[in-house]
Amino acid sequence: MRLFPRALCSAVRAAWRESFPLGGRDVARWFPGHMAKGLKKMQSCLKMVDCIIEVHDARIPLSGRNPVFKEALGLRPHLLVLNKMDLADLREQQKILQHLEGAGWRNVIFTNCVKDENIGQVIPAVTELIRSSCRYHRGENLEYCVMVIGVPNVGKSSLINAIRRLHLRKGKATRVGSMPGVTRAVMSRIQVCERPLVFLLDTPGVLAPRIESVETGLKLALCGTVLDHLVGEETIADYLLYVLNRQRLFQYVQHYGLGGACDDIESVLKRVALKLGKTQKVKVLSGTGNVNVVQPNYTAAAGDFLQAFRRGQLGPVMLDGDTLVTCTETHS
Ligand SMILES: Nc1nc2c(ncn2[C@@H]2O[C@H](COP(=O)(O)OP(=O)(O)OP(=O)(O)O)[C@@H](O)[C@H]2O)c(=O)[nH]1
Repeated sequence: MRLFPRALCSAVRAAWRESFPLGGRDVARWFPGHMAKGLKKMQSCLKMVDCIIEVHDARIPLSGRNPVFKEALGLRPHLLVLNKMDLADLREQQKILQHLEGAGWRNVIFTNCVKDENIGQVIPAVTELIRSSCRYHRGENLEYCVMVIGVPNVGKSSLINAIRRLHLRKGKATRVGSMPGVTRAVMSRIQVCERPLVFLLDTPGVLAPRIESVETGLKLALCGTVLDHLVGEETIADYLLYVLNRQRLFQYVQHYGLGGACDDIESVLKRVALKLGKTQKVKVLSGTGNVNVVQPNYTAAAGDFLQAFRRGQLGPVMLDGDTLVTCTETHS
């Protein structure tokens, strides 16, 4: 009896990269700092806000959040929603929560806005936070206003729509899109609940002015918080391949019918491109003049690889696994 399908045999034998080459990459160029305006607008709305929901991607629960949020908006009670839990490997959920608690985050909820998982926990948590806070000058006001913030594309608008769907049985109130930067303005208040009367404010995604490291930049890019072409589809795909192989997550082999796992991105993308028919004609100079040669379209193949990951077709992944190990070592 064979213990592993043939596709995985080579994977088990192979040696995978233990680190990803990070040098020479200019992370500042990937994340254009044009989001300060959005943050200013949010600050100006603070006086009408009782509580803040910060939404982040559950695949990067410990990294990539915008520290400026805490400085600029930290006056109000905070709830951290780790969304896209369907795409995250949450076997170490307790460790994640412990780590967040150590950093001062006691109110954390994991959600899935596509399948409406745990959405029902959000309003009770927010209500509790508001009721136990001083509410500044809003103590007499019976309606609660909550601002929803986060880096781009983490599911802020989806969360608002899901809460509204659950409590009011109403359809979409705010636009959702697979590309970062769909929400551009701090919007008018959206009612999401009748009792208590709760309004949510959708806001544009705001990235940190300085990303803490190149690797954090790559994780944010992999989760789709910045337009792929700014980092380069092939660079992000290479980082994805490194993560999948390092964590022995070989579902991509089966997904693309590759016949074997491999740690060389060029070779993987070539096979993906040929499988999907993503090829292009390129003019090449030969002894007899220019000739058309059919070549794999690496960028298109990389784009497909990234979309498959973001749709969850390559399996759930935890991108902060190394940070969790380091934290556990430090705390013990
Ligand atoms: N798998 C999965 N996808 C989700 C979930 N929530 C949102 N999405 C998808 O993530 C993408 C971004 O969702 P949005 O709600 O537009 O995110 P946003 O944070 O408002 O985005 P910006 O306007 O760019 O700041 C969309 O393609 C959503 O369908 C989730 O829980 N699971």
